[in-house]
Amino acid sequence: MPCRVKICGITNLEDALAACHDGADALGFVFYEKSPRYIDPVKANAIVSQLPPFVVPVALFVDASAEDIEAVVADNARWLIQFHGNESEQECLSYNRSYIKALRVKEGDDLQEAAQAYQSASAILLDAYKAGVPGGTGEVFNWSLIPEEMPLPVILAGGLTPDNVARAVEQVAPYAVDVSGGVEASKGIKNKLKVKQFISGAKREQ
Ligand SMILES: O=C(O)c1ccccc1N[C@@H]1O[C@H](COP(=O)(O)O)[C@@H](O)[C@H]1O
Repeated sequence: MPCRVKICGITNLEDALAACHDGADALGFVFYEKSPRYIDPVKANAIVSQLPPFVVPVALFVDASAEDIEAVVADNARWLIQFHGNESEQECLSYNRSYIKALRVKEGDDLQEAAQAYQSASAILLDAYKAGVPGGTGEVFNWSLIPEEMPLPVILAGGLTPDNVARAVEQVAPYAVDVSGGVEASKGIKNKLKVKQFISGAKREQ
C-alpha cells in the first residue's frame, strides 16, 4: 500500500489546493501561536471549507485550552486533531474526534509503551525531540529507535525532505509521513516543486 502523506503548516488556499492536486492525503494547520506557521482559526476554516473530498484537514495544537480547540474544530466535522504537547489520553478523547498523538523521540525512550498510553488514537506521530521546542524543528531523529512492531499506525515526521523521504519510507515503512519545513520556500509558505517531489518520493513503489 502506498505511504500516505500529510503536508503540515498550511497557511494559504493556494498551497492547500496545490498539495491536494499533487496527491496529499492530509493537510496540517498549526494553531500554536509561537509557530511561524500559525494560522488564524477563521482563515483555516475558510480554507478547509474549500478542500476537495477525501483530503483530511488536521488541526495541530500544543497543550491548548479546550476553548481554543473547540473554537477551531466546531466549525467543520472534517477536522482530525493532532495533539503535539503533553496532553493525556483522557484529554485527547474528550473532544469526541479522531486524533493523532505526537511523541517526540529521544534515545532510551520505550516507544511501544509510550504509544500504548494512547490506544484510542488513530495513529502515533513520531517527531524529533529538541529541548524547549514542541515540533517543526526540521531535525531528523534516529529512525532505528522505532521498534518493528508498534501498537498503532506510525506517522513518521521530523526533518523529512524530498531528498530523504524515499529512504525513510523504505527503512521505516510507516503508515504515513508528515512534513513541514522540508517543503517550504520560506516559513509558512510552501515550495510547490518540493511538495510535488516529496509526495512522489513518499508514494514511489519500493
Ligand atoms: O510546524 C510547526 O511549526 C510546529 C509547531 C509546533 C509543533 C509542531 C509543529 N509541526 C509538526 O512538527 C513535525 C515536524 O516538522 P518538520 O518537518 O521537521 O519541520 C511535523 O509533524 C509537523 O506536523
